[in-house]
Amino acid sequence: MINYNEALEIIKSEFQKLKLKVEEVDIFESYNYILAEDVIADVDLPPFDNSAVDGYAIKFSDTSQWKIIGEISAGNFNSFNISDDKAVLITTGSKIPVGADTIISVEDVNVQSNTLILKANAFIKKGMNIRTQGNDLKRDEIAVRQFTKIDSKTIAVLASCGKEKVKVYSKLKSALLATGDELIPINEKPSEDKFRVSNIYSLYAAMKEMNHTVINLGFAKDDKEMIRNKVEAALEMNIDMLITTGGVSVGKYDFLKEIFEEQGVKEKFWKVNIKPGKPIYFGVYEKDERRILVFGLPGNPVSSLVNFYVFIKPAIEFLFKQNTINKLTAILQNDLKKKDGKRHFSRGVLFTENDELKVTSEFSQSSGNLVEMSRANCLIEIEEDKLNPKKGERVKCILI
Ligand SMILES: Nc1nc2c(c(=O)[nH]1)N[C@H]1C(S)=C(S)[C@@H](COP(=O)(O)OP(=O)(O)OC[C@H]3O[C@@H](n4cnc5c(N)ncnc54)[C@H](O)[C@@H]3O)O[C@H]1N2
Ligand code: MOO
Repeated sequence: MINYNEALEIIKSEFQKLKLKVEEVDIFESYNYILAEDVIADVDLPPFDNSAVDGYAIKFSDTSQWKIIGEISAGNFNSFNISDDKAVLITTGSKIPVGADTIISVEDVNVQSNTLILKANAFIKKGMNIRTQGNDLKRDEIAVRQFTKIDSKTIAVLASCGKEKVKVYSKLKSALLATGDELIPINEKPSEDKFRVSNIYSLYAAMKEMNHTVINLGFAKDDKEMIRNKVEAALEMNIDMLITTGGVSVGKYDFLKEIFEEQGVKEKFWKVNIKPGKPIYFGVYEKDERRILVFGLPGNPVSSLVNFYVFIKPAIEFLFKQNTINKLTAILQNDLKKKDGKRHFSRGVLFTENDELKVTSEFSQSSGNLVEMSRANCLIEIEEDKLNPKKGERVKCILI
């Protein structure tokens, strides 16, 4: 059985072979996409020297009194030639008139009829309160780099560069299939041996969290023929990933691995030395120009979602060159049991106390306990050779 790091490397190297598609979207729709081009500034930012405050534009000198000769408000420029004893009222964002080199803030002056008088305790300095042209970025420089995830900060820069249409990488598309005789739709009440099909929802949401598209193939009974038909149809689709959940362990009705093989999926690995999520299967299906990454995730609700967080999510981030900081260390608040040589991803709750990051994990670590998983905000990653971490030790936490 391979270790976590080897498995992740295999997955990443297969993700890297996916052909990324590019599309153009309206800037309003670009939020959360990954930029597929360097966006170049078509103007200086800011485009002209302008005032940083509401105040008076003057030419710096020894004087402390000026005659107010007019006003300029933002977007309504009036041409003035400012000399030593003249001042112009100016509002924040207004273009600076010729001759002016300093803006005095309204709080620092008194106005008596048309005369501006510097307050006794006011301090002024040549050049103050002016935002110079191109000070943020010069025209023809890169404003937003390719592979930037577009968020509220970057979208403002795109807008300032006049990018109404933005080239972005198309969303990855995955199909999702659950298997199991025990599964029922969520609008039914479970009878004595049934479970509501919750994994479809968790994995669907997990892909959406990554801004990707999911085709929900629903769920199939543990009937080999039925599952085969679903998998066959999925492999005909124009998708990047097929994600199944359930039926991938060693049980009598765990057919997925066999079906993948029969359908021509090339196995890259099956089972990883981790807990939870050990039975994960990963393979690649190639036909014509199509390349589908096939994940057979275990059925246990916690295991399938943990697999997503520790394999699929980091691989997608790697593919789109995202430098996501989602690992931190925290002080463990309780002893943890770990007697084996697997890498564990235990559910934990991170919190701060006295400015220190702490993590507690005082709840069941059963792979079936979804509610406990839902209350966790991190996975405590305990490496293969580490045994029984103790209260007070620093542990690595992955934010989820
Ligand atoms: N003899 C062994 N038995 C098991 C092993 C093993 O190594 N030897 N591995 C265990 C581990 S670890 C896991 S994880 C599970 C995974 O098994 P499967 O992937 O075959 O999953 P199922 O048996 O189909 O289901 C397991 C469990 O999860 C529930 N489930 C399944 N699908 C869903 C769904 N869509 N929504 C909600 N719940 C789901 C299912 O009812 C079962 O309770 O195998 C261990 N066994
Ligand atoms: O991984 Mo299983 O995922 O230990 O329950």
